[in-house]
Amino acid sequence: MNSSIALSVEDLSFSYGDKKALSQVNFKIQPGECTVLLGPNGAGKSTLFSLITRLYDTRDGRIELCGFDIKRQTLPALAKLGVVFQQTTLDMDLSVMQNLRYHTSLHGMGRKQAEQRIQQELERLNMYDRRFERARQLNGGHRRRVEIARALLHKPSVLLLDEPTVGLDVPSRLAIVEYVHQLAAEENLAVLWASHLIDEIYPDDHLIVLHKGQVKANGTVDDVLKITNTLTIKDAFYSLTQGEQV
Ligand SMILES: Nc1ncnc2c1ncn2[C@@H]1O[C@H](COP(=O)(O)OP(=O)(O)OP(=O)(O)O)[C@@H](O)[C@H]1O
Repeated sequence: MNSSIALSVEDLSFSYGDKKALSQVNFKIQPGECTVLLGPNGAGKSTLFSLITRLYDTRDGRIELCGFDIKRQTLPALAKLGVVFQQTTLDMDLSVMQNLRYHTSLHGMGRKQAEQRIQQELERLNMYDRRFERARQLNGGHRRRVEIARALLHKPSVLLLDEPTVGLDVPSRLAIVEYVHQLAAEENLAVLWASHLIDEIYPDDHLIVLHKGQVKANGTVDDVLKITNTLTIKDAFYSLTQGEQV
């Protein structure tokens, strides 16, 4: 077990019947690092997230969260994980506070600790004043902020975000991208961010290019530009995928 590795994926493969969705996927992510999983529709990003979150069972390969095998040590492993899914999972009829309390209860937090954590996370996102509003009253960007706050309440070490900015306007999108990068640096959080949007990648990010279920590149943005002998991520992606556009 290597405690400096927040998430380790080893030789992971997955098929839906005859359809191969992931093939021999290997990568590791570190605390304090923002890793962008870049791939077009159908690359296998959601399948990978479903395996990491245990929605699907891992049959081929191995996944560890902070050294805990998600198959054999599921509870301690999942306690290290915060997730923001692609589709919103807030209950629209409940208030922000009620949505968050539900999550703290699931994690077995006492009332006092729960209230403190909710306040801390909502304040950081400038959402504490809106805690009694129903989720339905919030715009898409503010709902996403609540979902990010919720994913962090139990202080996970790894945060997974599955295309969290889809459908948001540009200012909301940029604010969320900035906030998550800041979180990784300030909280020493390991972030895995699935995206097909190149402008969400920062120069210091770690980049994993996933295409048709295979990892085509894995390294810093500079590494990926060097191995493809290109100047932009768009061109690097084009070269790694034999002509596909991201
Ligand atoms: N339930 C399923 N049954 C059969 N094939 C599936 C199923 N879910 C996904 N696939 C296929 O597996 C491959 C990977 O899909 P996946 O949804 O993981 O990709 P993705 O990168 O997340 O794409 P998107 O951004 O569109 O969600 C695709 O070819 C897809 O058609």
